[in-house]
Amino acid sequence: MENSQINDYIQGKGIEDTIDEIIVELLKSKPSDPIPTILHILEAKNGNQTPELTEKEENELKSLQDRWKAINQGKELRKSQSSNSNSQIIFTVEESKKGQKDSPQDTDDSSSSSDESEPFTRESLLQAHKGFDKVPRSSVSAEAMGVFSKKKEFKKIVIPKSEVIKEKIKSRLKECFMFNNLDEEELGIVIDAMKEVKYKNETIIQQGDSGNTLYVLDSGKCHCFKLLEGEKRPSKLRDYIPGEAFGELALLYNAPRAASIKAIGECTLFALDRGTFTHIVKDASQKNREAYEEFFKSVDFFTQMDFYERVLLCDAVKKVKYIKGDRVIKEGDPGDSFYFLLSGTAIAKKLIDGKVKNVMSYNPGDYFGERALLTQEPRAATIQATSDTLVLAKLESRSFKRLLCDNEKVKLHLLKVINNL
Ligand SMILES: Nc1ncnc2c1ncn2[C@@H]1O[C@@H]2COP(=O)(O)O[C@H]2[C@H]1O
Repeated sequence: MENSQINDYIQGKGIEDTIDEIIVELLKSKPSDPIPTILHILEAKNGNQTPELTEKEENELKSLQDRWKAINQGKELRKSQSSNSNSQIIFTVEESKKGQKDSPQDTDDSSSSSDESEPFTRESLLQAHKGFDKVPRSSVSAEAMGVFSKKKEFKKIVIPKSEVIKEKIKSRLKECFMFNNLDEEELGIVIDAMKEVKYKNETIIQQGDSGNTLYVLDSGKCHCFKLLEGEKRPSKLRDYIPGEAFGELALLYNAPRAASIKAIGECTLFALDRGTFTHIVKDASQKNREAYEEFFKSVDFFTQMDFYERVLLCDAVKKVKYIKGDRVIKEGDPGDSFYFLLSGTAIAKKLIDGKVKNVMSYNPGDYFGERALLTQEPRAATIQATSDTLVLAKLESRSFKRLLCDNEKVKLHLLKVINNL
């Protein structure tokens, strides 16, 4: 067999991805005996062929199912759990149910009673016994993962496509914050590897599953649902419009899918494989997210945003630098960006009664430029750098509207701020 045939076979059959998945899972849970975990992953991949239960397990399953029925007939769950000598198993099975969740299709129907359905199935009991989900998922050290992932050579994937489709993908990627920092060559590699896929009212990503694909929406609409801690039904978190990407978290952190994504009507998406994402997009995206996350966590109103809203904000901002005396914003100009001050200082000057007066000073953690974007009026003041270097995170108007104004709490805060000016 030639090298290229070997590579094609290994990549085409997803063998590398499966081996990656096994190693990542073993590094996370570090079981003393790795074989049951390996078998469990392979069984799940092999179409969930569930092995038979032993007689003891059959009895346990029946007793759990009876108890569940009793709970549903009105007995108090807490009392029943605390008096149960097998409470550890019940907890584990409940936990594993979280990962299985209802299809998002059901989630719009609040009258559905699927939550009362039997959670104690053969599969969940076997999973609990194998202890696959019992071990808390700890993160794998960056070095350990780095050493492991560096061992493989990156092989470019080229999925044949017309120039028209290539151009279409390119313009979508340009809109998509996650790909902002790629140069032309890297962009070309990503475009070659992308595959057009279509979904109609189907679940594209299922919370709790393992994932190997990132998607960029080209047409149609998708909804994101998540089963939040302590809740019985998934909540709708956001919708996606063309030009937005999802499915990156599982690839960035080697974690199970954090939420479910469903196509609403017909959707066309461009799918990117894990290998290309890891080699071309991951580093820049991860660095960017890590660089800004601490900053956004420390700024007053961003603490009202959830973790993922802040993550999207990190993707969208671009760092810009000025030196002392530079003008960032000019009074009277139309507004096109919003700024966060990362380091250095700045002042706002305004023409009042024919004289230029200093009206505000800015320090790290402050922000400016929101007024013109919210009111569509010209810039109300000039902003100038007063420190040797001024470093700002710049958010363009489109992202400002999508990421900040779509969040009612943040929008209200900004409106209050400008009305006090
Ligand atoms: N609040 C959220 N928490 C987690 N994932 C989210 C959230 N909102 C949207 N998502 C997206 O849903 C995707 C589900 O698959 P991933 O975990 O790979 O990546 C996730 C994100 O792209």
